[in-house]
Amino acid sequence: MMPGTPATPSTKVRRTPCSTPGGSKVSEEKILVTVRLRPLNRREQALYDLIAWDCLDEHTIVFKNPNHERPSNPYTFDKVFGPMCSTQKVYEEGAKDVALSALTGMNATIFAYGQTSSGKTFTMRGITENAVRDIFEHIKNTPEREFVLKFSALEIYNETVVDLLKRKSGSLRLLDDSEKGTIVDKPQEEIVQNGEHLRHLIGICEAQRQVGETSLNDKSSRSHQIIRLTIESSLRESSGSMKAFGASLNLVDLAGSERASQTNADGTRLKEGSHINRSLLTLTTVIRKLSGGKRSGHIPYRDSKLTRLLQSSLGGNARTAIICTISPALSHVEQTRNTLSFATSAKEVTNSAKINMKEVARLEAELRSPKPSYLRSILEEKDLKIQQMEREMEELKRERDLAQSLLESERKAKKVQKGSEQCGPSGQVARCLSFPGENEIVPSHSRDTPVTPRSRTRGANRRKAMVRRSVTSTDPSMLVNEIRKLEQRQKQLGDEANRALEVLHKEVASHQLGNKETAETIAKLLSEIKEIQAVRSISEESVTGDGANLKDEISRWQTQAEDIKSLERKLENVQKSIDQLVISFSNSEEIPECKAPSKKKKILPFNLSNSPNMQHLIRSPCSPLNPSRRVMEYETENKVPENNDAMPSDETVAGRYKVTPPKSDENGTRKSSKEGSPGVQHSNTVNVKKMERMFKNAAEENIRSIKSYVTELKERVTKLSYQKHLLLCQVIALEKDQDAVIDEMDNIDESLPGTWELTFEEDRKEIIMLWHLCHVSIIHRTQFYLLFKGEPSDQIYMEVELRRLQWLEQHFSDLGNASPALLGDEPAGSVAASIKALKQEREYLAKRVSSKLTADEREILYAKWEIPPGGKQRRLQLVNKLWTDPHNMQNVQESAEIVAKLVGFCESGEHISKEMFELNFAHPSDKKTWMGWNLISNLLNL
Ligand SMILES: Nc1ncnc2c1ncn2[C@@H]1O[C@H](COP(=O)(O)OP(=O)(O)OP(=O)(O)O)[C@@H](O)[C@H]1O
Repeated sequence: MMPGTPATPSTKVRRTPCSTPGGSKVSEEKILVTVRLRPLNRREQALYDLIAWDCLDEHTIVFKNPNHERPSNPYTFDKVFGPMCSTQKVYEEGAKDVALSALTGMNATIFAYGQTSSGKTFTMRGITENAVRDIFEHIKNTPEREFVLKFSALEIYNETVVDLLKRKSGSLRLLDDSEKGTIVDKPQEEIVQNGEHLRHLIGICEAQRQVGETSLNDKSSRSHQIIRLTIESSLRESSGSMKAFGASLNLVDLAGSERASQTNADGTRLKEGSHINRSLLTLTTVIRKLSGGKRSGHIPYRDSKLTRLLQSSLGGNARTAIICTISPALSHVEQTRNTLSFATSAKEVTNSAKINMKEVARLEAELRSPKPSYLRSILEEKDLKIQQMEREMEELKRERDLAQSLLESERKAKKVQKGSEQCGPSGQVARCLSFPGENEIVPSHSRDTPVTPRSRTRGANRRKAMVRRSVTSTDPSMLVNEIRKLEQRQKQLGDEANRALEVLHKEVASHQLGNKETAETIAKLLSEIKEIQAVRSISEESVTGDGANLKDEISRWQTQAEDIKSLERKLENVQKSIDQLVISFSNSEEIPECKAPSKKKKILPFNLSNSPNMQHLIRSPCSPLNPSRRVMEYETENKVPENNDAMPSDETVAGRYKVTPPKSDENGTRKSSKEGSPGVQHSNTVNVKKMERMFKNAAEENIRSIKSYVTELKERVTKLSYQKHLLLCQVIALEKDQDAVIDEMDNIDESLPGTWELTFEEDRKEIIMLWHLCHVSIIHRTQFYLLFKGEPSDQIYMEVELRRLQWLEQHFSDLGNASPALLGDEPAGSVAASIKALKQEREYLAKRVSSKLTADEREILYAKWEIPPGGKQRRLQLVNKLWTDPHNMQNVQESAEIVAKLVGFCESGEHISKEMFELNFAHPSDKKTWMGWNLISNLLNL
């Protein structure tokens, strides 16, 4: 309702009755709507915000028109709770009756609605605590019934439903149930044992909830929270009447409506804010439409998850109470009006709650009902059809919206794609490469931790340090080293190839295997090996450069790209040659056997194990003589002709085949080598043929191995050059980054003072603000301010002061958050005590104005501080103006100077030493008695 709107008429439909838990059976009733006005908070006080609202009576609130032109129209609700009203009272009069309906089988929902920081969480905490207490009280006092309580809790964050008891289960789906409406797909449900257990579960949910800092609220709820208690109750003994019923109590703490401009939201907060606002807008639309009565057409429950989940509570089968929380501050007047307008609509919404009987009881009741059940079922069927059609229409609408948004995002994606295509492939390569130091540069809080002004500066300093570190840690020389390692590897591979081919050459040449063609091939291979070595030696030369200059390194790599290609070509040739060699070996199998004897002697020393290169080959990781190869070789060695006659008599050969046991003749008689020599002569042709075949097989096998080895080598060279390419991209990207970072650092270094000076200024500002918020003694402030001016040794004192103040502020704010039930009298008193002590201190200082300042000095100060001449208590007026504007550094400086004069310590700190500021990191609460900040003035004996 806007100003000028007439006060809400009292409704014709009965409002929620205030009776025993659950009251009697309710058919139709309006939503119970109350408004809670909180006191001005510290932020608002610090900004000298004005109170803009007046509670005229228990039902009426009115805007205090500051211009007093004409009185504003009052707003009327079921109840209006003023700033001094306790949460207990809000519960008793604005929620209890509805909440306890769940104990008698009626669904109930209590929710808090209002602007961010208006007190929703504060209020709902107290309501929940009170409701839990009353529910268990009722259960205790109703022994004839048996109750089962189930607890579940959900959070709607950025339009995703999350289980607060099982956050890891991800987002939960919403399903349509023909009887129950929208239901959540299997949330975790806990059977509640007792009040303590329930409080424990609520505590878990609070801890799990998405909370963040905005400029209006340090602990702003960024999600809607729904705590659901399902209460089933049945009679322990059948009494013939209604036996069992079940209902749910929903306790809903909505996220606050907010203005991005007011909360200074950006990034995550802005995104959250827009989701919050969108769902609250749907809630407002639903309420507005429902308040228009039954003819207001389609109700857009399905437009947000919040309204889908609350559907039965909004115009459906539930009793509902809404507590609208508002800030009294003039600066929030527009938001408050929106809330009151929502509340005005909400009180026109009619719900039709009924007792939810469980199956047995429902059948019994039906039997007694005068309405024939077939008529009822026809009606129900019709209702269902209507509902189904409605759902289908909404589904279609949703699909249309979805299609539209898909179209939109596709359009956007196309645009982005166009953009990225223009960047070119090399840009993409550079982007997808990850640098070890890259992530460090992003401060971790930038993703989700709220950023306070202090953490922002600290973050900036840290960032600067990290930038420095990243420049040195991801030093290009590291990459150059990597490149060097790759070069080394490449060199090794070349060596291995070389060795393998040399071995082959020796074996083949020494045994004169193959024909002329083979010899040519081998010669060709050797010349290729030389060429490979030539390429390598070029690389070696360049590798030996000192490499300190990255740019030279890069250009070297660019010229070497050709060398690598050439190396690949060479290897290709080697492979071809080996192919030919294999072919020629197969042809040589057809060599006439008669030629063999003349070559026999020379063939025999076919001796891989004796090769000087053997050890290298074996050591090499991709040597043809890898373990499997060795098995093959062993097998070949043991393929000695079965006929013992074929055994060579040569010593070396005998030694070489020593693994082969001496064979027996046909009669099984062992023969010595001597004895066997005639046999050798005898079967010479056959043996030589066999031997020759054996050696050919072995050589062929050997060549095949080398061939596959060379193939592997080729693959590795390809991989290496790819890696080099990637490295090159990294180096180039890093070079660019480094240049940019160095520029940035140059700018930082030129324009900003050193880290400590920067931190000192920030810390000092924060300390001044905290002094103000915590009503700290102004003598203490003066002394601290004048003593600590940013020397390096001040750092520890600043840190201690800051910690103490932060603790104190948190302590005061916790007191503010505690529910009245927990508060008692004491804690609220300690804020009041600080304010009182500060007042006394100002009065004390005012008394010293005449004795410590000359008449002239006083007059100058009165004029400067705008104390009207001839006014009452000018001295007190002056002192009351000191240390009142934490944002204005001039005010701070001048206040400190005046107080210093009044208490008689001068700026140089001659009379006091820094050591009197205890370096104690313990929180003040850890000490037995917390004396407050007046302790300092006590120490000064003032
Ligand atoms: N009635 C009240 N009396 C005293 N302090 C209050 C009252 N209501 C709220 N506060 C204080 O105001 C601050 C903000 O309250 P709260 O977090 O409950 O707001 P909110 O509406 O839930 O905000 P958001 O929507 O951002 O979550 C808290 O520090 C709280 O202690």
